[in-house]
Order: sequence, then C-alpha cells, then structure tokens
Amino acid sequence: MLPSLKDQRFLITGGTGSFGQTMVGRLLSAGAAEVRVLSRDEAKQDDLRRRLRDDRVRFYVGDVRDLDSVTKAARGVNYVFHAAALKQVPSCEFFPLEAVRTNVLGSANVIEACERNDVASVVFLSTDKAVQPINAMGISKALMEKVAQAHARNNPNAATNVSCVRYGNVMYSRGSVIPLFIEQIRAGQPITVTEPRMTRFLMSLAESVDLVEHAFTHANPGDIFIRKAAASTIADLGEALCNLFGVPFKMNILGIRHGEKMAETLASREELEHAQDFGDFFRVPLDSRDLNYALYFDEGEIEREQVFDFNSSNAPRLTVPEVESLLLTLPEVRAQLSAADRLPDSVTA
Ligand SMILES: O=c1ccn([C@@H]2O[C@H](COP(=O)(O)OP(=O)(O)O[C@H]3O[C@H](CO)[C@@H](O)[C@H](O)[C@H]3O)[C@@H](O)[C@H]2O)c(=O)[nH]1
Repeated sequence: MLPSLKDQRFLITGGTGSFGQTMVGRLLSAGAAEVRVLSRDEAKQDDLRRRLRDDRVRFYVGDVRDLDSVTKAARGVNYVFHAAALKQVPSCEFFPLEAVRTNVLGSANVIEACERNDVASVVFLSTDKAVQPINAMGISKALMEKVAQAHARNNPNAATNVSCVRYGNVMYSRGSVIPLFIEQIRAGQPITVTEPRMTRFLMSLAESVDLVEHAFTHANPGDIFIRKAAASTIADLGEALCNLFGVPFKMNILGIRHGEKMAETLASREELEHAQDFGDFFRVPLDSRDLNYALYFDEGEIEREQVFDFNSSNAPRLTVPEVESLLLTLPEVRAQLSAADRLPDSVTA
C-alpha cells in the first residue's frame, strides 16, 4: 500500500461485488481510516459486515443512479473507487437503457458527488469490452470512459482527478464461467462451452488491485490504465479445470451468446500509438486537444508506427498446464479442489 493512502477515507461504489470486496479488504489491511461501501443490496452488505467485523467499514444503501445517495456517501471522503455497474452482457443486451442509466449517467453522478465533496481522486473500473464495443454493456462502459475523459478535458481546475482502470475477465467473479464450470464438473456433467476457440484474458483480482492504488496517486486527469494479462481459449480453460478435478474433458457446445466477441481487446491500436508501456500495464493519456483542430495542424501525427491492437488472440497465450497453475493461485479454486479431495500435495488450501 502506498504510504500516502494510509489513514485516508475511501468510498467504494459496488463495494459488495467481486472487485469492490477485494478492494475493501486490501484498503483495510493496509491501514485505511475508513472504507465506505455504497451498494443497492442490503443483504449482500449484511453478509460482508458479518464477514469483515471491522468498525472502519460503513455501509450505505443507495444507487449511483441517485445523485443524492452518492453525494451523501462521498461526504468527507478522500478517494473513491467506482466499481458499481451493470456488467452482465446478455442482460444489458435486453435492457440497454438500464446500462445507460447505471453505467453512464450513474458514473456522471459519481463525478458530480466527488466534486461537491472535494474528493481528491476517483478511479472508474472499466473493461476490455469497452474497446471497439459490440454489446450494450461494452458500449455503455466506453461512454463511461468518455464521461471521465470529458470531465478532465473540460475542467482543468477541477477539485477531483478522474481516471479509469481497464481489465479483462476477472477469474472466479460472481456469475462468471469458472465457478459455473466447477459446479458442472462436480455434478458430473459435461461443461457447457459456448465456442471452444473463443479467447479471453485471464486475470486474478489479487494481482490487479495494485493498479487502482497507483491510479489514485499517480493518474493525470483522464488517464486510462490498462492491466496487461495473458489469455486462454475457453476450451483450454475447461480442459485445465477438468484436469485439476481429475475428470475426463467433456464439453457440450452451446454456441456464441448475444453480443459476444471471439476475442476481447484490452487496448486498441489507436490507444497504443500514444500509450506509455510500464511493463505490467499501459497508460493511455488523455487526448487533451480542444475542438479547434485547425490549430493543431502542425502538430499532427508525425509518423504512425506499425502498432497492433492488444487483444486476447494475439496476447501471450497460456498453455493448459499454465492455466492450471494460474487457477491454483485462486483461493476459491483451491477450496473447491480441497472439498473434492483433489488438492495437489504441493499446494495449501
Ligand atoms: O456456460 C458458459 C458461459 C460462458 N462461457 C464463455 O466463457 C467466457 C467468459 O464468460 P463470462 O465468465 O460469462 O464472462 P464475460 O461474458 O466475458 O464477461 C465478464 O468479463 C468482462 C470482462 O471482459 C466483465 O466486464 C464482465 O462484467 C464479466 O461478466 C466467454 O467466452 C463465454 O462465451 C462458456 O463457454 N460457457
């Protein structure tokens, strides 16, 4: 934890979700003075309250769609991590306006609430699905990034520094494919694979939250930080899980779902042309030109390098044994293997 974040007050929107909870735990163990959780579901808050038993955590029932509820939760806070979102691809396809209300207008409310409370820095959680988006969830997250960047461009003297972090698939997040495959394997069923050759970035939460802390303290307004990750095909992911549980690899092929891509893109070629590479992550700075393009003629792009999108089909590809090793780093997978009496001796539960 960066020393400058110690003894500070934080608000996490969507703090009961997979990413939000990881961030709450991280900030508590690192000495935060207070961590507030804003979310809609009081039952999930109660579960988290019982699990954490830490009086530095305060719970606010509310919704980012409601400016008043975010403004109250952000009172006296130094840093905000905005993870609240509608994130299921199929449901956003059926209800795109709901995605706009939460992911776009809700994010604008978060900025407004931060400004009203002189919050130093807010970091928005984005996704690879926001790059060259084809589904409503990704389109709404792309617009969320634009809202963050436009705030930075239009308000050079703003109280709040707004930046984004962008990630690929979070392994074992709620409702995602890994817990589903494990449930199917443990029930003795074949796993349901949409499209075996489809690729996804695989990222563990534990190794990803660092980037949020970095963004809190190092971001320039409008920056997008992109965590690099390795990728796997869905068939290899399924095979790795079957191997770990010691069952033969059998799949039922379902076909691609509404709004899915064969590969996800973490950073587009256009972004990479002016991004900085920091090893584990890219920083894409704000294009801070105003609308008077004529003024910039002399400074136009000088030479466009041969740069390619960073996507899950050209990213470093994990082999099946590598996916197995990565899965074994997840405490949830180790617990499931232990319950099935399949945890390798070399690994502790
Ligand atoms: O029964 C299933 C369900 C899913 N898949 C595939 O598994 C992959 C991952 O699916 P899933 O875990 O549902 O995640 P995504 O739909 O890729 O979306 C997740 O990952 C995104 C980051 O890319 C986040 O933004 C989203 O919020 C999060 O839901 C995809 O290729 C699916 O086609 C299957 O093969 N079989």
